[in-house]
Amino acid sequence: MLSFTDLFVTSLLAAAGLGSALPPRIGTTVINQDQSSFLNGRTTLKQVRNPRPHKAFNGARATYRTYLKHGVPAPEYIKTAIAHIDNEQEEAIARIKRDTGSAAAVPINEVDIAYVTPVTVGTPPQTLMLDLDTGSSDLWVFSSLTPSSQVRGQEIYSPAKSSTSKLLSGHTWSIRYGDGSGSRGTVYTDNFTIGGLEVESQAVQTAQEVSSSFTQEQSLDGLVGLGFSTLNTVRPSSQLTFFDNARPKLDEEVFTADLKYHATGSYDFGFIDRAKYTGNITYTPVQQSPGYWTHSLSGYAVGSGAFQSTQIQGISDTGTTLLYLPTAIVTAYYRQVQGAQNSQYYGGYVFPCSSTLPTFTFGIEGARFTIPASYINYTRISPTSSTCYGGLQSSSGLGINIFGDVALKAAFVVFSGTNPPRIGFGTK
Ligand SMILES: Cc1noc(C)c1CN(C)Cc1cc2n(n1)CCN(c1cc(N)ncn1)C2
Repeated sequence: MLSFTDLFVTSLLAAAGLGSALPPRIGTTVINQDQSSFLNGRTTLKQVRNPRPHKAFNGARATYRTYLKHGVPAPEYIKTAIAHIDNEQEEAIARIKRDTGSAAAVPINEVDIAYVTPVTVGTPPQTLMLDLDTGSSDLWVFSSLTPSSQVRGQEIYSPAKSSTSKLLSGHTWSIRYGDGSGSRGTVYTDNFTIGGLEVESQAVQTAQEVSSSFTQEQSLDGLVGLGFSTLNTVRPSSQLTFFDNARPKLDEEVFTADLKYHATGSYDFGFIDRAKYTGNITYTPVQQSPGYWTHSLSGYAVGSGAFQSTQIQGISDTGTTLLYLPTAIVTAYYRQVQGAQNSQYYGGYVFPCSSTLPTFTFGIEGARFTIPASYINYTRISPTSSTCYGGLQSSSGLGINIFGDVALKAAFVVFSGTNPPRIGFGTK
């Protein structure tokens, strides 16, 4: 039984959060409020993390306190050192980046010819569906300046309806893509958002002319170039891509592509979503000149055949539909396909739609990514044809190997804007 004095002292100490200084009764276990315990005259104190948010440790301040504690005047340099460390800690906190974005990548037709992503331009926001394209670096849109004869169902951007649009006076652009399609026009700057990530005064290239293949593509309102800004065609001064403009405020200087076969995938900016891949990301260096995401594959395998280790340099290009590799590799692949032929008439490798296709595996450093046969059985020549067109074609006419959507949708791809840049592939 505790005496009045015992109780008084204990309650004072407990109120001070100091637990009880009283010797424990032998044989009883006393648990006080900080989960410490006393048993048989022995004390066990449970250490808990300080729940209060606190600034990083400032060593100079600790030294200053030691001087004070021992009654010795602290030298001036200690006092200035405290301020130096405090400032650097404040700046570090300010530098902690916090912006990210995430948006859908929607196939525009039943054979995944391209993927479009909802974006908003201007104030109030105008929503367009744009093709995020790592193989080019112009952000251009169908607009109120596009002749109506060239607009067929596309959403347009009207700078006149945006209170934040500004004409980039005297600037023009003109782009031609690998398939001969193209567009040209003038330039505005305006607020531009993808998946909640906003860039103020993004260069938005307004089309004054588009080629017929774009007019015919009613689900595609333009492109967002995610190549390196060196490829941008705006003159007299080239403009930065959305990613280059967003980078300074991104948590991580990356964007990722999770394209899917006949389904909606996603693009993320500023973070790598662990839920979108298994295992680890395998990175390989990127050579950023002349402005593509240029890197090498470490080799390939056809079906269950042996992996052929050979460096294959090319570009990872989300704006290109198919996979284009050296003729020798493509020939080796279609040699395994009953009835396959390289048709001049159809402009590439075709085969009977009923043929069984092997998978195709490509290497990134030591990692292996397998493209299912279904991705390579790309499409019928026509809805009633029994002849099918391959998703793997020869790059010989292109002068460059292109790892397009047929390959990229078989992996989770990290485009890393770090210095030096690199590209990563993860299994999904
Ligand atoms: C072709 C094609 N590709 O996607 C779509 C949509 C089409 C259909 N076509 C009717 C219209 C068209 C043509 C192109 N696009 N859209 C998208 C950009 N293009 C690229 C990008 C790039 N990085 N490399 C090569 N071309 C060419």
